[in-house]
Amino acid sequence: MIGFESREAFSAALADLPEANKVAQAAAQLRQEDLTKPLGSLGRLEDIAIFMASWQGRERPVLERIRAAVFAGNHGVAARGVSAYPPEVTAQMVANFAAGGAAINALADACGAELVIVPIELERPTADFVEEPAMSEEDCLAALNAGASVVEEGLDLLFVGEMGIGNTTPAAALCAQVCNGTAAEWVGAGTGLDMDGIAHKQSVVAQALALHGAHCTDAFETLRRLGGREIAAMAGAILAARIKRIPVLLDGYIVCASIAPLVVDQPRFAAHCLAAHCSMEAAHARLLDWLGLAPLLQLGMRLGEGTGAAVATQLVRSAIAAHNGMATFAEAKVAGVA
Ligand SMILES: O=C(O)c1ccc[n+]([C@@H]2O[C@H](COP(=O)([O-])O)[C@@H](O)[C@H]2O)c1
Ligand SMILES: Cc1cc2nc[nH]c2cc1C
Repeated sequence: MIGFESREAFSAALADLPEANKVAQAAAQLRQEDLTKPLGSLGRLEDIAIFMASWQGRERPVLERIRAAVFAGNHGVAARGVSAYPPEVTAQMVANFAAGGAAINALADACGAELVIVPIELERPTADFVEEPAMSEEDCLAALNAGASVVEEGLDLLFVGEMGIGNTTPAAALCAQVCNGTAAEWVGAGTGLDMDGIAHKQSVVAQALALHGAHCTDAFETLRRLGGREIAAMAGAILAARIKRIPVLLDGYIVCASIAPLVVDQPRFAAHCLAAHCSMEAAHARLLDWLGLAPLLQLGMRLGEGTGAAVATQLVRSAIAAHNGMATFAEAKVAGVA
């Protein structure tokens, strides 16, 4: 199992990322060109199949072991009234996940994913990042490792999700810090703030940036100061997946924000990721643009929990079914391009 012993070990892992299997990628590309359809006619389904082949290292990818990992954390900054819901909802929703009653329970089941719920120290919210770093070095490392620990050998696909009242505030701070721009450009309604609530949230993010901005010198320090436990855990899980060459489907705004500091340090960090959807959180589209990722879906969702990724998993399944199941021109005795 992958673990990071120290912040230096995390940075070293980030600096030494494996790449996709070029041979499997080329073989999958050739197979797509040989299947009984006009060249390119399955559009992005073709790209998805080739992407899966390249990271799984086989011409014909499989989708038998899918893991959905949902991380939960609480945020000191939530006490400043930056969410439409109270902080106790985080633990209450974790109980709902355990009882099987949340959207992700139904959607993980529908897409064939095995769901793992990882609450991280809910009774101990992070520090209020307007006043001090959100986490100590030890807490940030523990959260990164809680994420890495869900990434077992042999997974065909991983997606992560989150539950954390207030977490669109640290997500916006992370984006403003690493992708540039003002707090106003990265702050949105989250669970449903009104205009006054959004203005207040912008000023909270601006204060955090003024305090921490100059100290955010690398991915670890940025996550530690401006992130949160579930956010660091998602970054740790997505890095561990990269180390094992497991493809990842990204979910909403908070999931994408969790890897932004890693992308700044390593511009190819998100190469093993597909963007499942573009959520309704206003800045998610801007963040996907910055990441250079085109979302597979746009369904007006803004729930989190990994729900958008669970829905997009059905597309990955369709892409692989066509790629593996179709006949070639030669097999079907169909004439190719004239
Ligand atoms: O995934 C998204 O894009 C998304 C957008 C808005 C809100 N959420 C969810 O709502 C919570 C954060 O919203 P807030 O207003 O409490 O910061 C958190 O539990 C997220 O899972 C998620
Ligand atoms: C009820 C509820 C469920 C959620 N799931 C993810 N974020 C959430 C926020 C709320 C408020």
